[in-house]
Amino acid sequence: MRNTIGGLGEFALITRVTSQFPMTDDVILGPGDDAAVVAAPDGRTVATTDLLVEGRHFRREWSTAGDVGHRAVAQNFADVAAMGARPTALLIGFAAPADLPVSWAEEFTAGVRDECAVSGGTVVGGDMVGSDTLTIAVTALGDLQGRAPVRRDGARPGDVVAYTGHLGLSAAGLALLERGVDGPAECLSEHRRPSPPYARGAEAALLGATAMLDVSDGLAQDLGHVCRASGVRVDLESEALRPEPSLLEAVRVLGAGPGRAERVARDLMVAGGEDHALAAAFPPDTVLPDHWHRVGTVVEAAHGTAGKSGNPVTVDGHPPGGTGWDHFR
Ligand SMILES: Nc1ncnc2c1ncn2[C@@H]1O[C@H](COP(=O)(O)OP(=O)(O)O)[C@@H](O)[C@H]1O
Ligand SMILES: Cc1ncc(C[n+]2csc(CCOP(=O)(O)OP(=O)(O)O)c2C)c(N)n1
Ligand SMILES: [Mg+2]
Ligand SMILES: [Mg+2]
Ligand SMILES: [Mg+2]
Repeated sequence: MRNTIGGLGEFALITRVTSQFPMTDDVILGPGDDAAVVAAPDGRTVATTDLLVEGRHFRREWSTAGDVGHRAVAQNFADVAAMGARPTALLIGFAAPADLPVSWAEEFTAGVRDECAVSGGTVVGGDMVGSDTLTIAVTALGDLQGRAPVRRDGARPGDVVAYTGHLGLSAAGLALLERGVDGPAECLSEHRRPSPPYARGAEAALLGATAMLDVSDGLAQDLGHVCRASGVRVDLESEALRPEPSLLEAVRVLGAGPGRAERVARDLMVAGGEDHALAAAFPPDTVLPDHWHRVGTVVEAAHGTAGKSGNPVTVDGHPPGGTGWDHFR
């Protein structure tokens, strides 16, 4: 009882959690009142929310509390970055069983704090609720710094499609954990603590990106949202999809034979989510820094196909080798 959050009580837990977060220049009033006050220098705030549900998004036997804290921040500030904005503030809804160890809540909080040190932003509020299922609901805010948001509907035929960050490593890490086999640390770590390239969201905006999103459900599926919003198709080039060495190693550990490792790894790059890479379309003459990997081209939607079912994203003109994540299928 003593070392559980039930033993500690709601308000003592709130005090322990909220005392961990620094006031930043963006925070005019932090946790402790009915609402926080966050500065919005250009008058426009990016707002987004994502849930993490135990059993669905993480398992306590596969991820530490610190991992889940890092991930809660990464998953949400990646969406802020994908708008071309700078992360400013988080609100964290924490629904947990009373027998959750206090140490879990504290390590989770430390994970949140440490990822905020990487992404920017801090926690300005939240909520605590008793629940049979451990669930973390995060709302994230960001500052566009006077720029227009990079939306999903601006991609134009001829644009270059590029990504920055990792692709496929998280999915490979998850597959290793599901099989109970050891594998490359990079893949396991990317699943437990994804590392979105936060600052490259604003960079893409400054480079003139016409559309952007973070890859949570799989590159092809997520680019499908850009296609439908923009009324275009995207063709990815398999030659340009270069798997990282750790991804190739993971698919070998998972049993892909010598001739197949490249193709299996590419399929994970196209269909695996949760690395929270940023994928964007840029005008054709854009000079991209090396960390933006060109992987395809925006092409005109075939007449009458816009809005119809079927993925508007192809690889070398063919349907992708795997589908992405759908919570209800
Ligand atoms: N329950 C909901 N109510 C209102 N809007 C929602 C709901 N679920 C999702 N959305 C909106 O639909 C869009 C797509 O959601 P999602 O696929 O989860 O995006 P992402 O992968 O970037 O988190 C987002 O703009 C999101 O805010
Ligand atoms: C225990 C466990 N099983 C399966 C997965 C794989 N998984 C869960 S949700 C998801 C997609 C991304 O999560 P979502 O809630 O759709 O985030 P969003 O797209 O809204 O950012 C994936 C690949 C996982 N992370 N953990
Ligand atoms: Mg979402
Ligand atoms: Mg997103
Ligand atoms: Mg999703």
